[in-house]
Amino acid sequence: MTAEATQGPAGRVSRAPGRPVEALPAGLLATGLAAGTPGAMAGAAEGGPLDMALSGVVRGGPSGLGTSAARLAAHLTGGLAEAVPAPPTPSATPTANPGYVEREWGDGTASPVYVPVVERIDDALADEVDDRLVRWGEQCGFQGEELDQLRRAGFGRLAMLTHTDTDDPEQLLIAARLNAAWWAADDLYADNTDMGATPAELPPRLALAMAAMDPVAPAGEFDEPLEEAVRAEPVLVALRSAVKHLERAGTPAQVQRICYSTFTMFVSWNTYAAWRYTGEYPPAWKYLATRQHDTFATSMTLVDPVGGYEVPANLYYDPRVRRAITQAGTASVLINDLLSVAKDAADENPVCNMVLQIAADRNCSIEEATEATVTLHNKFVRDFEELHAELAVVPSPELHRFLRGLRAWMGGGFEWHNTNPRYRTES
Ligand SMILES: CC(C)=CCC/C(C)=C(\C)COP(=O)(O)OP(=O)(O)O
Repeated sequence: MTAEATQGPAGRVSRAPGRPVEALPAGLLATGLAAGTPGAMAGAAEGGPLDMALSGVVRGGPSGLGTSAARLAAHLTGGLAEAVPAPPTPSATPTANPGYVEREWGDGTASPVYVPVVERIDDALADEVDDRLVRWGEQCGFQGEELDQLRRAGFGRLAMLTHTDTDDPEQLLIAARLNAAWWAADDLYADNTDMGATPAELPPRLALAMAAMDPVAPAGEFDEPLEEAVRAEPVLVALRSAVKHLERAGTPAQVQRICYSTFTMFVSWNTYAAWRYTGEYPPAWKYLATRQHDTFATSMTLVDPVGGYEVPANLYYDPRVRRAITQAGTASVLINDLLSVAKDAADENPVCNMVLQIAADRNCSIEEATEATVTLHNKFVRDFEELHAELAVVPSPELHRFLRGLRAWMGGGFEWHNTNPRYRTES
């Protein structure tokens, strides 16, 4: 495969995978500290050159984030400005930044969403990951209709569309497994009443989910009942197994980052459960604040381990990087809300959704609330785009690769939602 962008069959761009770190300063590349090399990890951990470059960045001061390494800015900005050209199709309108397009979505009646371009569509790769995912699902104890649903959901396809800097099915399977396990917990425990989800049972179920993902300290006679409970529940087996597989590819810091992002997401799920239990649904602002820890930022925690590199923890958690992650994750989850209005409203205990909350707040139509949600989504994407450009001055190849990864995730996440039968409504 070449590294060229090519026009895909549906008028979309399909991009050859395995794209290296194109925005890297040549000096850092020459040190062998390029993302994904063992040296990159060791250098960061042991106070090597990359760590020295980053230390001013993360600790503030005159070389703090946003002011450091100005001499690199032009180089990095140039690198980051490179983007996949937007295909001029009826449903994708090119915009000033070629990395982004306005795209029609759903039945095409609402205003378009502003999203990053789709960087790769490779159906054979998606099928390969989905085949492996279904075999894994069977090993976790899912059966029959549940396995069919796992196959139809296409989490392997999600991984192919969103993690575009690797074409290794095993790496993509890391993301597919975790997303499948999260979604299984979301559907079976949190959201879908007809699949057994009940608000009152959710918090204790999630407590066990946390114990399955993050091993409790050995406690003698208390261990066996916990193990039995985990073994009896395919969702818990899946969560545990997905983390175990992740451990083989990610560093301990990445694994804990992913676990804790999951656990904050669970706090949001518990909050929705309380609202559904009391029937007192929140205003849109409160829903949005709660949704902040229940977004695709959780899925995006996987961008660097799946890509085979690591954004150092102090850079990952720098407030501006964190804001970029929040913007990308929230934009992507608003796409989910836009496309799941009908599904969420149909449950006998309606599921919280930005469109539904805005419609209730303003006593307006779903169409008007949809427009407001599209506007908000587009603001998050534009804010991300701006911040991505500002962060170009930071001399970290891992950060630049990661920000490109977030952008790719948004583009692929939109494509997945917009083409997935799960979100299709018959009208
Ligand atoms: C389950 C998962 C990958 C978590 C991150 C994003 C997220 C919180 C969801 C997709 C779940 O939101 P929601 O329940 O609204 O999703 P569905 O509409 O049920 O797909």
